[in-house]
Amino acid sequence: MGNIGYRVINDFQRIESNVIEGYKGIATPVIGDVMGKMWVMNHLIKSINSPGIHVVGSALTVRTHPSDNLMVHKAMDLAKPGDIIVIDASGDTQHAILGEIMCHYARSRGIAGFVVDGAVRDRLSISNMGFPVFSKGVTPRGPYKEGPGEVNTVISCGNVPVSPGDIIVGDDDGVAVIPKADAELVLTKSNILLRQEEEIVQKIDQGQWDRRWVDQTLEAKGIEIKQKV
Ligand SMILES: O=C([O-])CC(=O)C(=O)O
Ligand SMILES: [Mg+2]
Repeated sequence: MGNIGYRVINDFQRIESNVIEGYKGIATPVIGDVMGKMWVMNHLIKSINSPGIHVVGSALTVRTHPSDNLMVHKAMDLAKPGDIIVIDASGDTQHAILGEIMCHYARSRGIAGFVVDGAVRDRLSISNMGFPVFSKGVTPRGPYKEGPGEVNTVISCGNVPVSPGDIIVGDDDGVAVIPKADAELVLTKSNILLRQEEEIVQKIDQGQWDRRWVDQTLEAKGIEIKQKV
């Protein structure tokens, strides 16, 4: 391993593909709710694509200097199909860390998407490609390619720690991070919550949603309700 600030780790342990497949179709709010509403990125990191995007993959992490994408290029060459490259650019949006050319190359390598705590550019072309990109902002100002930066070390992205191999799920609502040690349990809990939410919607449609819990909660808090103003 090189010097701190320039470390590159070539590979990491990925979660079994059946677990990753299991998250396909599960929306980020459900996943976030079963993790105590804690492991979702800041709302500023959002899809630059047209509505309807949903992507799941293993995090390949990059920490860049906020103006530089050399290590993102290195990461693209190390990635395996299905990886999502998650980039900590310190939340700075003065320089785009990637654009359409990099998305074309990433797609050619089977990379599933990018998440950037920073800015990107070429928004329309990327959106037209349908390649999943989540970022804090968009700017025409380009990046340098000199370093420093690190690949596959623990990073912070959207105020959430991300380790190489964690599962990333991104959709129209934002990005959730599932720590790899919890991936199977969170999937099981997500499927249970998903079914419960579907049942609630069915009950609403049938006019049968039991609303007693609202008044029970207010009563338990000792809140008095007046009959009229
Ligand atoms: O110039 C860059 O490094 C980023 C960019 O716009 C592209 O990938 O198209
Ligand atoms: Mg470009």
